[in-house]
Amino acid sequence: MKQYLDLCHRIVNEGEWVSNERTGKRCLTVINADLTYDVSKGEFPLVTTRKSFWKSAIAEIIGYLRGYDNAADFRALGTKTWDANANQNEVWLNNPYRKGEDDMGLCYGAIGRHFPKPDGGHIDLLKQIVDDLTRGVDNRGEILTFYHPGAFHMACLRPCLYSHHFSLLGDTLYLNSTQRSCDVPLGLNFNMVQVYVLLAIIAQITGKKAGQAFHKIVNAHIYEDQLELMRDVQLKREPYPLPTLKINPEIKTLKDIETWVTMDDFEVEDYQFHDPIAYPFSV
Ligand SMILES: Nc1nc(=O)c2c([nH]1)NC[C@@H]1CN(c3ccc(C(=O)N[C@@H](CCC(=O)O)C(=O)O)cc3)CN21
Ligand SMILES: O=c1ccn([C@H]2C[C@H](O)[C@@H](COP(=O)(O)O)O2)c(=O)[nH]1
Repeated sequence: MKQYLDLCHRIVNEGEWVSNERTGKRCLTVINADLTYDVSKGEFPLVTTRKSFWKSAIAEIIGYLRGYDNAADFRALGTKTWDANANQNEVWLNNPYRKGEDDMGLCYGAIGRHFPKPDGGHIDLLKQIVDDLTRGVDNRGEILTFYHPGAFHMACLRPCLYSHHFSLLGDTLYLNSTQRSCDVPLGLNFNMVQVYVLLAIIAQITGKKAGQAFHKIVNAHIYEDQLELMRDVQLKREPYPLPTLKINPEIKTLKDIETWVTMDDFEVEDYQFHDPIAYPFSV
């Protein structure tokens, strides 16, 4: 929580105003932030200075792992977070590749589970990584990437948290995740949870111990219409101790994640939080 609050303070105190063409808004921006979550110690990085909708965050990452490309599938799993990007952005609504209501196009898991090969066919990056880690192999390139510049014109948004690199030291699994662009009041609230859960759940299904997750953020920003709420409300509050996350130990394989896992397989214990804050969302 301290890392999150430090980043928020840094943006408020040292950020520079940058105008953004896609949203038409200005953002107070800093470049580069490195956050670490010690999954081995159960340091679940859930924001306590406002109510955080952690089930929504976990539903997003499970949807990415399943290769979802449709906001309706995300809703069925428990999150409405893709509704606006799939259905409200004028540029995407007029894109000839959009397959209709709720389509998100070729992004996130739709790329990572089905990465197009220049010589034809596709690669399931996640399955390869899970298979390698399960047999104790780290080939120094166990990278789940959602980033495919050749597909950007076929998607509603470019992936933000776009790369997850897994590493083994003995039987301990580590994760380095990289994020190119970060809406700190709204997105990061979710992205911290996602990086933690990704390491915890991949360690669980590959039979490894979870170590640390390292989360690199490049462009970290607060939109102009969020600044007052962050500076004068959220940053005035005292954080509570961190809660803990419990994942159903019956989740044992990638197939389990793909087939029967729901948000009921995740529980957060001892979560104390301040009142919710409804931050404006930019589509
Ligand atoms: N501008 C922007 N910021 C983002 O963080 C973001 C995008 N766009 N587009 C793609 C995804 C969608 N994400 C989202 C979308 C909505 C919320 C949101 O409205 N959160 C509320 C309520 C969540 C709920 O009730 O489930 C919150 O208070 O956290 C959060 C992340 C993260 N990403
Ligand atoms: O997981 C996510 C997804 C998106 N965001 C934020 C970061 C930006 O504010 C927007 C994306 O806009 P771009 O113009 O494509 O950078 O969404 C996030 O923080 N986390």
